[in-house]
Amino acid sequence: MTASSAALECRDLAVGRDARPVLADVALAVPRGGLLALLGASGSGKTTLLDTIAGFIAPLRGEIRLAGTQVSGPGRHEPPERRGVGVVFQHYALWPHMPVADIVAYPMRRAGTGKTAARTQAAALLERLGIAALAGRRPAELSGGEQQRVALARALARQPALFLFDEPTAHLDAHLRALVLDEVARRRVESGAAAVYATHDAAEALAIADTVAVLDRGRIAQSGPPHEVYERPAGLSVARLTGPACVLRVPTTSPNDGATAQITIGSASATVQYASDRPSRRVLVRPDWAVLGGPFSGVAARVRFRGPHTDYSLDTDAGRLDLRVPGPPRHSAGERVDWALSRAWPLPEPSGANDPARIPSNC
Ligand SMILES: Nc1ncnc2c1ncn2[C@@H]1O[C@H](COP(=O)(O)OP(=O)(O)OP(=O)(O)O)[C@@H](O)[C@H]1O
Repeated sequence: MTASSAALECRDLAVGRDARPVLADVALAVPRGGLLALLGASGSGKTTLLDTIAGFIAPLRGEIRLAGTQVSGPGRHEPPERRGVGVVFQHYALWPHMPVADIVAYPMRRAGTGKTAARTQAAALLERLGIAALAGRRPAELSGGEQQRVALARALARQPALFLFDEPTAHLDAHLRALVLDEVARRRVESGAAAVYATHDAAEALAIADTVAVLDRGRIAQSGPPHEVYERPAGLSVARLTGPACVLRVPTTSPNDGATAQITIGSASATVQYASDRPSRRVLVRPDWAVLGGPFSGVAARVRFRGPHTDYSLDTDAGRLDLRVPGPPRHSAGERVDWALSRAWPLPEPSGANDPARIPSNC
């Protein structure tokens, strides 16, 4: 990607807080119109990175370019108001004295939109975010989730080339989350704006982004299309950050052709999708990569009905395995259950642990 085609580029960024290193070697590129999800556990540095891109923190090293123009770099630090970035942070900072309709119309008025048009567009945004009835209220009269949606509406009312979202759905229930994610996607399509969307919710990141960057203790551990980081995580920590994952100990896998492998557990074996030519004694299995019925056997340790599907935890000869199966429960806890694998992914072995019995196997 050339500098001129990218809405955002970060190169070799290092950031500290209170003289403590928080981010190191951070490199990112978001094309115009692209949406990058920054996925990481609490404390991994998501807010720090967004604050740095927005200009609230100066990096110790590296550079940031917005639409090809350097805004942070050696001897250069453009202040936030000169960066033209729309931010929705966890702390909403809504103007306390203004009614909601005016808060949302304000960015459009500042950009030169007429009063009536700004009010009409603000009303439409509030409607789509399910808060039209709150137009006349002031922030102090709103719940946390309502304030969050007002802050989002205010940010979406601007037309920046880059949005930064910091967990904008943190206080919302599932229905409202879907509403907000739809609105973010719609705005992206309408305006061609790029976005960085920080979240600790793997399902949200995988659903909304074209690229997922996994931030692990201040470093980008892996970055790629959602299906790639989900199906081919670089290691166990990325696997766990990107969704539910179990690790099975197997004597060894025998890759066939870079697409499938033979997996043996106990006296049974099966051919599964593998997407690697690397043999391994430790394989990752997502709950949707295993099914009921098949050559392997285990005992149901836990059965949980979730509505559209049932989650089973099985104790097997290769370790604990979680399965997600559509429909109501077909087995109870304590029953013997046959199962099969459709896919597995090799994980690197923990260094120094050559004895297969010492290789951890768990979910
Ligand atoms: N204002 C601050 N002063 C000093 N250290 C800070 C400050 N804010 C955050 N930190 C530290 O920086 C590190 C990264 O924090 P940050 O808030 O960026 O993580 P995060 O991934 O956004 O977490 P969360 O998901 O909990 O919001 C943490 O170790 C945190 O304790």
